[in-house]
Amino acid sequence: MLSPLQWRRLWQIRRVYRRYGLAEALGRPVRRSFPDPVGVRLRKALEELGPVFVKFGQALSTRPDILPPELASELSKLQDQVPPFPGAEARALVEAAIGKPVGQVFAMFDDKPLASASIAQVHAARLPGEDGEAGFDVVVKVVRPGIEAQIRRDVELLHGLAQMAEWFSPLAPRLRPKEVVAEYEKVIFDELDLLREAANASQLRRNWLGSEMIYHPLVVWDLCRPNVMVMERLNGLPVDEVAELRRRNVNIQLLAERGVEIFFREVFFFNFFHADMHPGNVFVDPSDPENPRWLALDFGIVGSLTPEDQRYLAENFVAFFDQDYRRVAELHVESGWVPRSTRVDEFEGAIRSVCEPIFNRPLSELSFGVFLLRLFEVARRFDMQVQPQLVLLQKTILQVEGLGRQLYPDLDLWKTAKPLMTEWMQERLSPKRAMAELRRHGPQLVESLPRMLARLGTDEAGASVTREELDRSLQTLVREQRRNRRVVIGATLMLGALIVFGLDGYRPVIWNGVPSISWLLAGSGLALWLSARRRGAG
Ligand SMILES: Nc1ncnc2c1ncn2[C@@H]1O[C@H](COP(=O)(O)OP(=O)(O)OP(=O)(O)O)[C@@H](O)[C@H]1O
Repeated sequence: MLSPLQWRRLWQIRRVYRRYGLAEALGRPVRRSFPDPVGVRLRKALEELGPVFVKFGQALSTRPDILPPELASELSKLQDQVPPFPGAEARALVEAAIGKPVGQVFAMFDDKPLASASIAQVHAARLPGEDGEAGFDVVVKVVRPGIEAQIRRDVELLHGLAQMAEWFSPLAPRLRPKEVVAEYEKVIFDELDLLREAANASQLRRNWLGSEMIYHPLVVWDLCRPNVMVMERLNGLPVDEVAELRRRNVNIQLLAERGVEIFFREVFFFNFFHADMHPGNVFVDPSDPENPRWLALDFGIVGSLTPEDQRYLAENFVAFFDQDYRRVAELHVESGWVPRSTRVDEFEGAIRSVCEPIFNRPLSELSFGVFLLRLFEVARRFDMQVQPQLVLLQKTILQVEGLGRQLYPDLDLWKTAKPLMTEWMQERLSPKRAMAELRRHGPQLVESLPRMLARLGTDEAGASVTREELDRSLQTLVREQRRNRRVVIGATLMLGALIVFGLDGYRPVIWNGVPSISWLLAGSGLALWLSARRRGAG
């Protein structure tokens, strides 16, 4: 049952919907013509409807699996312009949250906000120093008063609108409005919880502590509450002030390369990545210009991948740079990103037609982000399941590339990323690691033995990696990977032999005139294992 406030809001939404002819965005006819294209109208309408709708539009703009590219690119221009709320109100909220007067906790609290966004506002403050020491500069992030109720109200309406779109829009099967709103609801409520953000900040800080490449603020946990976060204040230059960075002789190329390295390390080594890398959220510490350091802010959105997704992604990048589209297609099927029944040759052809134009550019313009974007567009046609974690990653790669190239247009991403991928794959696929995995997942491996054997059977023996100028070393990687697969399968067979021995008791090699199954397993396992070792040594 809608409250009078919600009825009023619904009425307002209806007016905006008609004024901007938004039926067209849902694939329905509109009676009059409009001067602006539908994307522009949708953007303007969302801006008019306020922060929840703006954030919804921003979230949609990162969903190439749902929206056509023209609409997505228009929505990515959405800006949340909201006036700041009074400093006195921020103080009152902080006092209510921490249960003490601001003057008792802080040596200084600036009523004039440093920044104000749709969900929270940021104030500068200082914690008192001990025994005459200088204080510690912090920022206090405070969630906007009343925003939670407003979000709740608007999200409920969004659910209602999604239901209507489901009933009436011919595009509903593709847009999946109910699913999209449910996902958005989770994201926006997560952003309201500053304890979550503080925990993300602490984790990232711990991961990178002592690094010369990036610094994260210290969280003042004692003063953090669900609606208040207090952390070290960082001083640096906004990353988009390239002219100023140059004036201070900052090594811009190194800075850009470090940005890419940080991102790849977060995704593949820490499996915990900052997923909101827009220029407002990263500063640069120029104090040592030859050794510039990134300063990270705003930890509301982070991402991580399953180990399987990590591996498939790494292999996808390698296959992409090798222009091995068949492998890219196979990887999608193997990983379950597209249905198992997908015709690999058709999928391969579709991938080739979107990837070739990307390669038709100078090396310095090759883009991982565009590659993934195009890939998801193709995969969508082949019924790819929505993978929110991959979509988040793809969006972040685009941001990282954008930042990197804004700083240093000749940035060669693959040059920076390749050694990292090599390091990661070698580490992950090393026999030592394979054995550790085997010890941990022995029983599951026995279960998946038939699938692994089937895969081994379909391997193209001796397939080699081309595109020499880009990457000779990838050949070694691919061989390495196959070799390790042999190690794992060999070990699994031997483990299987042990299990059969255990269940069946000892049997001679030939028993009742036929070779015994346990000796067959043990023998073939040992042979595979030894052949892998010989290849490794060779
Ligand atoms: N630790 C900090 N040190 C210095 N300035 C900070 C710090 N944290 C935030 N700021 C300032 O406040 C601004 C907004 O912070 P933040 O991005 O965390 O807020 P937000 O409400 O999540 O904004 P948005 O969602 O629009 O990015 C930053 O762009 C920066 O200028």
